[in-house]
Amino acid sequence: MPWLPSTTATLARFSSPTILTYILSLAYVELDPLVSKADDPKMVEDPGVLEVVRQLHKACTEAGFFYVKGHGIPETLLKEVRDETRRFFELPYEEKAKIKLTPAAGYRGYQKIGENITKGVRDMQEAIDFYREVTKGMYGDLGKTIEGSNQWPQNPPTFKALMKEYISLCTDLARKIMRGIALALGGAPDEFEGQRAGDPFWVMRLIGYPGASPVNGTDVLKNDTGIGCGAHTDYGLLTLLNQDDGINALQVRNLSGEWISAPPVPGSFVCNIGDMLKIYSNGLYESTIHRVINNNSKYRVSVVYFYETNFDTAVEPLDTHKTRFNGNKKFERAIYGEHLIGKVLKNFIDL
Ligand SMILES: N=C(N)NCCCC[C@H](N)C(=O)O
Ligand SMILES: O=C(O)CCC(=O)C(=O)O
Ligand SMILES: [Fe+2]
Repeated sequence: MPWLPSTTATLARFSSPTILTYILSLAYVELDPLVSKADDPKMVEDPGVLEVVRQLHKACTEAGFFYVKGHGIPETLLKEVRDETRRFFELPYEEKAKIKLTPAAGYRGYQKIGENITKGVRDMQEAIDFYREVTKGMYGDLGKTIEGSNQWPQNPPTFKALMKEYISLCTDLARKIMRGIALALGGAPDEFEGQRAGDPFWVMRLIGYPGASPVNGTDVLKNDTGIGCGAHTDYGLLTLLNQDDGINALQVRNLSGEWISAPPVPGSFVCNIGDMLKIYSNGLYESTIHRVINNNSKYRVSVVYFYETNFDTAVEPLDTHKTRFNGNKKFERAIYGEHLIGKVLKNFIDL
């Protein structure tokens, strides 16, 4: 197909979801009917909602990764959040180190390049982690590791207010998508509310990936593995990824084991399934492996919001999915908080 465009700039000119899906190889879901009806008691009778649910189900079974548009969060805000993140990372190290991540700070805060590891290998990224607040004793021993309040930078001065607004919009959007996914799994819309995820834990990770040719002689170059983020799955229910325009760096492993690109599409989120949703669906939905390689010369920013279950919830397959289609019994069981803490404790070096 010689006419197929390859740059994101060209992609952005297409408004038709059908054309986009075709080009991107990952599904593209127009969420508007679900987002506007997600709290309507009659949502299950709405043909528009049911069409979104059908598409979500297809995307979740086929790839575990998909794009969403029509999600209600303005493109200008998505961009502003990335720009604000970039402004923070452009600050001198001493300034960024004021909110340095330490175990004493509940693993919240700034990590310099090379401090984050995936499967023992350094990731070529700097980042800030924010978690839902966990007050002392809130989850007993289970929550101790990440107890505390977030470390908000003073600089840029608008940072905290902007990010809090963004977190609140993402939380609401993810809740609505999960109502659609609940229906897609044959459950009631509120399947992921109450004891399961009615008090959802969340994580926000702001990430900066240096370009492929950093200035000669820096530590960045010496330690460079070329991998911005090693292959991994996400831990919770659903991830909303807001990635920089114009840089193709995210890769997703498809069912055949090939790495396929998930290029940025302006105004959209890339969504993917986490380990807890894989368990709830008894493996029908996969928490798909992905990684980041920034071969571009430009510095890349991504803002990742993770929507999770209640922190102390025991996750196991939904009643409707206890038996897999091949007749096997239960898949797995996990306490979300244990799963998260297990990961957090392995994610950093030299702290
Ligand atoms: N909550 C999530 N998914 N955080 C990002 C995970 C990035 C990979 C991580 N170093 C690991 O090894 O899991
Ligand atoms: O930066 C990205 O595009 C993805 C980052 C990611 O997968 C993660 O932090 O879990
Ligand atoms: Fe991820």
